[in-house]
Amino acid sequence: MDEAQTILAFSEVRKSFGTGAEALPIVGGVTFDVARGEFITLLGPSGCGKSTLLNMSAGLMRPTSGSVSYDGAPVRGINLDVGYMTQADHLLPWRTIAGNIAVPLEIKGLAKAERAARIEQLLTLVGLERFGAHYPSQVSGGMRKRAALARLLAADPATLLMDEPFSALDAQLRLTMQDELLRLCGRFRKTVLFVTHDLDEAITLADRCVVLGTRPTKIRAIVPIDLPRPREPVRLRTNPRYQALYAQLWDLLAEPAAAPPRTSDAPSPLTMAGALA
Ligand SMILES: Nc1ncnc2c1ncn2[C@@H]1O[C@H](COP(=O)(O)OP(=O)(O)OP(=O)(O)O)[C@@H](O)[C@H]1O
Repeated sequence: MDEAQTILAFSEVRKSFGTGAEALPIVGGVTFDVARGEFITLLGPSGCGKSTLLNMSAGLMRPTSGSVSYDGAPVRGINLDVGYMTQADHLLPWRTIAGNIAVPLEIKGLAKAERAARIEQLLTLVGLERFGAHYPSQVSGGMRKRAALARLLAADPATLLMDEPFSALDAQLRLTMQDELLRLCGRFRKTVLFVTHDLDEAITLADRCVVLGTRPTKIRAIVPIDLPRPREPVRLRTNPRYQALYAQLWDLLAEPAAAPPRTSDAPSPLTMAGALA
């Protein structure tokens, strides 16, 4: 990939947790580049280190060896150029939903009227227009996720790190949110690194899908999603190319690890694929 095009680069990234004999290698040498404006989905079995890769991109942890670079410089300390939507919503419990969405707008110094208009827009976008005055403890888990997404969009970062952002949503809302995210990325050319366990979501959204193996995690394949844009999440599913990509990703996930763990209770490839459902 053209270096000028690269915004985020993983180079031989390894990450272990613990020290000495207790060290548990999680990421076992991952190398790939993300281009500006590219949408990458990360697929892999539970516990293979997908969130760990996002954490390193956000600067919340450093690789044990290798490097993670953003915009040409190694990520050291918190990466302020990315917006991170973690699995937990991290909403401020003492602020209403609207008050939470307001935080990045206040930091940016938007005037009150402008802020109110933007909050209204974002609440509508995520289907929470009637819940702005509620506190996080008064709404469902799915609604809190949507509020966290609205807050992320309010911050308007160039790069979005998203860790299963839609997993708590019902099927219809999930498709709506996918549609909105596609629209938004098309319009503002966001770079996105998006973790999902859902093959449909991984294909629908991505320019390329990075498939990870069991830990210590390496890349099994990087699959270009050569489907035309703009995409409509529902209609896409009847496209024969979409179905071929689905089968390809399924087979990659079900592939046995190159060096299977020696313990007799190691999960079978089928169990691992099942863990993704
Ligand atoms: N700060 C940490 N300290 C110790 N172990 C950690 C830490 N962060 C992650 N791990 C371990 O690393 C492994 C990978 O975690 P990670 O959350 O990155 O996986 P994942 O692929 O995102 O999983 P899932 O798909 O289930 O969300 C897990 O076994 C986890 O317990």
